Amino acid sequence: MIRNWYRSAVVPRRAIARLLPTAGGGLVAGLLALDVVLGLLPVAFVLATSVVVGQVPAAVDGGTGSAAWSDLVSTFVLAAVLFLARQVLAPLQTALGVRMQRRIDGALRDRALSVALRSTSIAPMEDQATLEALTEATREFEAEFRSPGSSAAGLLALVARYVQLVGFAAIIGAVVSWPAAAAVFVATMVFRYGQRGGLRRYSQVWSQVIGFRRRSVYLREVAMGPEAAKEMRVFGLAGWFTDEYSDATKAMLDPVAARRRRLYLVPYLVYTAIGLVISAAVLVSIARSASAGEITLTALALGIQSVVAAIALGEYYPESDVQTQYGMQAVAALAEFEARMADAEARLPAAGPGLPVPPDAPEEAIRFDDVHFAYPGSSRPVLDGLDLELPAGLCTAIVGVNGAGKTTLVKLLTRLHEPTAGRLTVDGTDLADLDVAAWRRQVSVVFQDFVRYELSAADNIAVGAVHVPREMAVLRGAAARAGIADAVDALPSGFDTTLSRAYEGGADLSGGQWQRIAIARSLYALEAGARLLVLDEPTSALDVRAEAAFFDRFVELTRGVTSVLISHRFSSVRRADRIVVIDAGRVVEQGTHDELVAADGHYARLFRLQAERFAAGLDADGNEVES
Ligand SMILES: Nc1ncnc2c1ncn2[C@@H]1O[C@H](COP(=O)(O)OP(=O)(O)OP(=O)(O)O)[C@@H](O)[C@H]1O
Repeated sequence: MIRNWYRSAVVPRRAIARLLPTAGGGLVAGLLALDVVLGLLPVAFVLATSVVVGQVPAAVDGGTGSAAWSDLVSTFVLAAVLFLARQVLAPLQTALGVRMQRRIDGALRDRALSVALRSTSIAPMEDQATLEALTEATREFEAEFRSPGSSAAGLLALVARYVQLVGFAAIIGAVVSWPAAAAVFVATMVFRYGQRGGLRRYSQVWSQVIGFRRRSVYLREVAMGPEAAKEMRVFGLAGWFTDEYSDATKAMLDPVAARRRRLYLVPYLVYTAIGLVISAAVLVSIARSASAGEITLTALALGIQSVVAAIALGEYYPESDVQTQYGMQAVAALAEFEARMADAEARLPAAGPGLPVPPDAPEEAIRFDDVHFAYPGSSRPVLDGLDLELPAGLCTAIVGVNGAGKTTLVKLLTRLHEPTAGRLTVDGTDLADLDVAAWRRQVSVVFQDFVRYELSAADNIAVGAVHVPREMAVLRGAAARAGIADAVDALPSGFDTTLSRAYEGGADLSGGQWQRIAIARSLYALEAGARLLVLDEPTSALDVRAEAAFFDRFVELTRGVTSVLISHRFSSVRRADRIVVIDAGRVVEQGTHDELVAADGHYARLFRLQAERFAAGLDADGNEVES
């Protein structure tokens, strides 16, 4: 139990304390000093008011104008000043706390971003547990009230509370007895344990229902978001989603509500009873001493006020408790995210500075030598002894059924994943030895799920090569060759139009137009010096005529460039210099279109099937085509 408490209460607080230097030494020292003063002021106020009470009989006896009267007035003024000072300094504590929170959260946000982007591989970002830890950490960054920065400020604010407690205990020790002081201190801490410990246990319940919470949030966002808006209406999903959402939300909240009573109410009653018994016993002993005439009026006032004020410190601290609890969880989630990322990186081959990439590579060929690959966390081989040559300057088409491993091959070629066994070479040099960033500049890719950035049309094309200064003429040329320049010019602000309706003056494009933007992006990268072009289903959203027109110019667009074309459309694949058929992670056939048709194998069968569909007036996807 003690170990559990140490792990859930002490270790996370140490992690928060380690964040403090991020806020800057001056700010931490200033806030710490302020917290000490704020802790001492209420103690001094109790001292001053108790002295006032003790001075009243003499002042009443002496009457106005007497020395005793003016002493009373002076002490009263002092008490008022102490009270006012506290009122003035408390907002300053809040303001400095907010500043501390901003600095720490800003630094942690930057840290999370740099860790997320540091890995050259995408393996960690495909790992569910890693993504969960990141979501958990960043959610609290957004909810500023419970962020790591606010937990650090909250932790420091505890100094004020505990200085007060020690101050009141010291007064009780001095005027009543040290055992009484110790008893009140313990009673307060017991109260506090009931309050704060309940919050800790309650927050742990939330982490146990995280699965339902994720589902509830997902269902709400899908139902209300723009992406599923069409299907929600056309499929009539509103009722179904509403029921699923309320079921998931109930499954999340019911156990929380049930545990809440047990975690808060029962301990609260028990600890309150213990605290009340101890404080009542101390108050009774003070009253006895007073009635026996053993202590002065001032000491009586001091004793009673200090006991009551100390016990009140067992309550919930709004400036600290929720912040520290949830901020600690965010800090722990961030630490877990970093550890998982470091772990994933450690599993990658040692990344040195890497060999430079010759500007014209590949000049001879890129080869896959007996490459095996399974996704992290899975033992199923996706590539299973793949031997493949991509000759320089030629277009190699890759075909295969869904799930054959074509996109996976592109991920290895761009080093988003590393082979589990075997190797890739570029003109004989192991790809793993080349500098990753330099190699990626050499490659231009249109992914099947390319990104539609909510940026201007010009930005959407220029992201293909941000390492070169932007030249609008070159960018326009790439757009024109991809057949999208006229459509972009027709937008409200031409190339400066933001490609999203979520922005004022923004516009959206059709699926085919977006695909042309992605093609323009890759052609722009070629202009910037890339020598390998990879197109993964680049024309799936183009109509048949547009696709034919694109491939008619493809050879001219990619002259001298090594290209890889993945497509299910045999009409486009047949123009490639070489065609490779992949099945179950291996090359099963390769050659030119004519050679493969003559061989009458897998390719020939699929080609004939599609050709028959075309003859019947259907395209590769079974849609009707114009003849
Ligand atoms: N991130 C991933 N984690 C685990 N398995 C994956 C991941 N991505 C793909 N796979 C699996 O790897 C296999 C090959 O997928 P890949 O995307 O390479 O196929 P593909 O040939 O490109 O298919 P398609 O023609 O449908 O695009 C599939 O069985 C898929 O389920």
